[in-house]
Amino acid sequence: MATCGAVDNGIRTLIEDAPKPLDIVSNEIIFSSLRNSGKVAVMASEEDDTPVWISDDGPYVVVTDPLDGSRNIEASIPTGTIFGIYKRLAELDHLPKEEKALLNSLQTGTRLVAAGYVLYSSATIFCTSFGSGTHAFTLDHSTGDFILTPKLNNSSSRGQIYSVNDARYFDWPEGLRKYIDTVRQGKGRYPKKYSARYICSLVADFHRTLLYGGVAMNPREHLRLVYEANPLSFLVEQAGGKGSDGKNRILSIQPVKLHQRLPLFLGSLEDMDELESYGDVQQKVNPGYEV
Ligand SMILES: O=P(O)(O)OC[C@H]1O[C@](O)(COP(=O)(O)O)[C@@H](O)[C@@H]1O
Repeated sequence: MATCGAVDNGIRTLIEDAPKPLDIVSNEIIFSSLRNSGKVAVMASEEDDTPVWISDDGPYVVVTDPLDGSRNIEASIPTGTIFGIYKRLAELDHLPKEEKALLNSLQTGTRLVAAGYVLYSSATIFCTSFGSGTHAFTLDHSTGDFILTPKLNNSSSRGQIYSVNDARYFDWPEGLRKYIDTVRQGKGRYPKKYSARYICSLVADFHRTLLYGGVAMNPREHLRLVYEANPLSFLVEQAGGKGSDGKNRILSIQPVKLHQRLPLFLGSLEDMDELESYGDVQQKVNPGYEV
């Protein structure tokens, strides 16, 4: 928005107000809906340094990445919102707010009661699980309803797609290079050549993996355990697939800090088993890439 700025030598200048970044706006919208719901004790977000205590009576804890893939917005590439829901740990109620907010947010993924994401793309898709299967719903803009999308996935078997930022190939460990070289030549357990897809927007890459199978990965310590890896691992497991850091089941990892990062591999069961059989797939070199 343009506003009138200072008057300098009689000439009024126009100053462009910097618009608020969309991830901050998303964070504020989510926070205010959760606060108004009366159901939430704590919200922990990628956008906040520490979790926010909302209400002593709220039965639930919400962890969220309000707008993932925000670096893609100007190019109109899909983005998404990720969330996970835990029960408030009543045994921590006596602790000071800051402390109980943090400890409630650092629950292991095995304690999730629900998780989901919303994908903002050619369609708006809401995908969720309450612990018995993963289901997707598509927004019908004419009514505002989310309609159950009949066929979601076949994550329990195998796909023919790998999804990774392979500009990092020379920073990968031997095992990961071997795995990718093998499947792209069709020399793996599945005797067909794999194809590559990488949007660089986690929700979009994950959604395609749920639909078509295969593996979506970020082998360096970049994505966050609490509000990215855990909710998506819960969803992929509920769809019959697997989420791992290359060695361990994501949902079993005890978070030690809110913004903890780790390598992330998500996909169909058979693809994930094959990938993990290469052992050495976590990228240890992480120089901090510019783009
Ligand atoms: O740069 P890389 O390693 O390809 O990482 C891309 C990933 O980072 C993300 O952009 C999230 O990172 P930010 O939280 O820094 O935006 C994901 O959407 C995407 O999958």
